[in-house]
Amino acid sequence: MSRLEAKGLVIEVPGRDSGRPLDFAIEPGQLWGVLGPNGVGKTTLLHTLAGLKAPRLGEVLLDGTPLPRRRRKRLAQALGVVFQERQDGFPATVSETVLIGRHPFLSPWQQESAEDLRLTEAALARLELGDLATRLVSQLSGGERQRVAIATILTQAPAIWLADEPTNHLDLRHQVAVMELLAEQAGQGRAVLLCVHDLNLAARWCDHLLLLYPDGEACWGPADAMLVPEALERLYGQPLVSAQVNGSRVFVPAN
Ligand SMILES: Nc1ncnc2c1ncn2[C@@H]1O[C@H](COP(=O)(O)OP(=O)(O)OP(=O)(O)O)[C@@H](O)[C@H]1O
Repeated sequence: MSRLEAKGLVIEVPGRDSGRPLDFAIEPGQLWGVLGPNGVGKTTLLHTLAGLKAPRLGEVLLDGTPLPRRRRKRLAQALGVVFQERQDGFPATVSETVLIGRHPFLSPWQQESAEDLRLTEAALARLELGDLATRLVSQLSGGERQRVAIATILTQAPAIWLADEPTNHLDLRHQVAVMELLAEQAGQGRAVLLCVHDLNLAARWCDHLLLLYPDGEACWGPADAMLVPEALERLYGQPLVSAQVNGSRVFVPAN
């Protein structure tokens, strides 16, 4: 299993002069949530951690080695990214798309193996996509497409998951199912980071939180220490009421 580390990391957000350098590591078995208002840089951070965007300062290390010094194939195998925005460049069915998760493990022109197909079948079943397997992705609903994206990463089975608002478009039952899936991945020793707007999902499932403020300030640490109502109110500029429900902290807008 692998660890992903941000070292003196300042992300490149247009128009922002500076920011607190980020120094944290997502260890195997941990589930991190990134919280912050719209436009604060959550997606930018996720893309920077994935090596898709250069940082302004500092570096990202995979198992102690800076991402630019890692082979692209190794990164493609180790890092699984659930993107917030997706484009259907080519017409492809649900099962063809989910099978793409195995491509980092294939040589050019190599045929997918029976094991690759088995992993795809299992991911389709896990995300309740079996009945949609032969449908074109371009013809699916928003929530169905979101589940296809997650199934693709499940098929990839990376050591590190980077998921940008993975519960977007999902109904309540599927939100819970996806958070359970991510917690299960962490429970199996993978490192998981997700950007999330729903404080209550974060409070229930994340063991670590990273709070990004619009002025470039940031704080991070174990979830219990981060779920301070005053800090969250300042984060969102929104008064909150918090309560304890079934052992979990719940937050609702105060007005
Ligand atoms: N290609 C781009 N060119 C210029 N500015 C950009 C570009 N991409 C993002 N930005 C800006 O960078 C800032 C951070 O964007 P980012 O998408 O990382 O925010 P976010 O926290 O993920 O927001 P949201 O919660 O709305 O998804 C925003 O102000 C955004 O407008």
